Amino acid sequence: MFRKTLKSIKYKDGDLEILDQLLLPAKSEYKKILDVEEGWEAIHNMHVRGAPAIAIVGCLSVAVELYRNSFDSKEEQHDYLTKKFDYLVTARPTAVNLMKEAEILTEYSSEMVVNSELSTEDMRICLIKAIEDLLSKDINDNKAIGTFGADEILNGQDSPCIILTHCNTGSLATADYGTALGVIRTLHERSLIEKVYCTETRPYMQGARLTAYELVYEGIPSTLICDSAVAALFKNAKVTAVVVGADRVAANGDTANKIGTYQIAVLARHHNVPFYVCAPLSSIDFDIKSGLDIVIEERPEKEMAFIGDTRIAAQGITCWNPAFDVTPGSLISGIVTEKGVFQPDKLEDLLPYS
Ligand SMILES: CSC[C@@H](O)[C@@H](O)C(=O)COP(=O)(O)O
Repeated sequence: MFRKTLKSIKYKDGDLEILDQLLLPAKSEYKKILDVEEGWEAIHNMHVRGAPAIAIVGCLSVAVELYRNSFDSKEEQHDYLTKKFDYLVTARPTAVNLMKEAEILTEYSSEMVVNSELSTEDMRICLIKAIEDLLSKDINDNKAIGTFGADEILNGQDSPCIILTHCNTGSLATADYGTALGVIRTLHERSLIEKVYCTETRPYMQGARLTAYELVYEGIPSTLICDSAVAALFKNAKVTAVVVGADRVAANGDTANKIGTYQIAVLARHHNVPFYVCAPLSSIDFDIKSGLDIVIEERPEKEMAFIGDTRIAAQGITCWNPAFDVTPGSLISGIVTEKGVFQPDKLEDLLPYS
């Protein structure tokens, strides 16, 4: 039976299942992830997507293996972990969250190797626990983003808001609650959403398939628009703010997010609508100076030229299908994180937390 759910990740004691987002909204089916290879495949082929969910599922696929493996030494366990993460981070190149969590966990592992008070088995248990903790941390971070973002948009007022969002940044893209959609959820909890507009988000349709599904599920007043209707929307409706997520934020605030984000930011600036990026600290990459250095994933032509099995593009045409674009920091009104709202050119204030 088709039971609706927004739970993207189910995990308990080494058993991992993900809601297969390729099937939504028609079917709500979970897919078991039995090892790191299956985790890589689920991320690469977008059964699970959204930067935080990618990171959590990647890491949990390592926990699944750690659960059933034992190691002869701490060094062996550390090498194993390093190899698994080196492989996992190749699944999709743009979102930085998985790379950052991999770095943190590998660092933690190398500290345990030299800690003589810990046995090989202690190290295995600590690693599993650190990975499992990512689930609750993500939810707490998202709730903080929701509060900071809602307060920023309301700016001390309590007038109902009209919000535009792009792609999917909700429960399905995270452990639960969401980043930009978390801000929308918080505003809705305060009964301050007049309307949410969500874009279809061609070509993968995260907006039409996933965000629309979440908004309807939650009973949030909402309307779907074509990606090409954004300028007309700004002209016709008094949009309070745009909220979007991020796959990677460079040190200068330039932000890679779903293709189409940049043009929305340009239009928002033209129409004087505040444009917010909502993302956890794990999306900020201080090693990258500007958006010019962000690798943009290009997806297969098939995802653009076909809807399901039906070809919609003329036979013989070539397709350019970048999954993300980069919005310059200068077009962003604020970056909403779990530590507060920061100006794109003041991200260094976040360095002590990262
Ligand atoms: C909280 S999700 C933030 C971003 O990952 C999201 O906006 C996005 O661009 C998702 O892209 P996707 O290609 O669906 O993984």
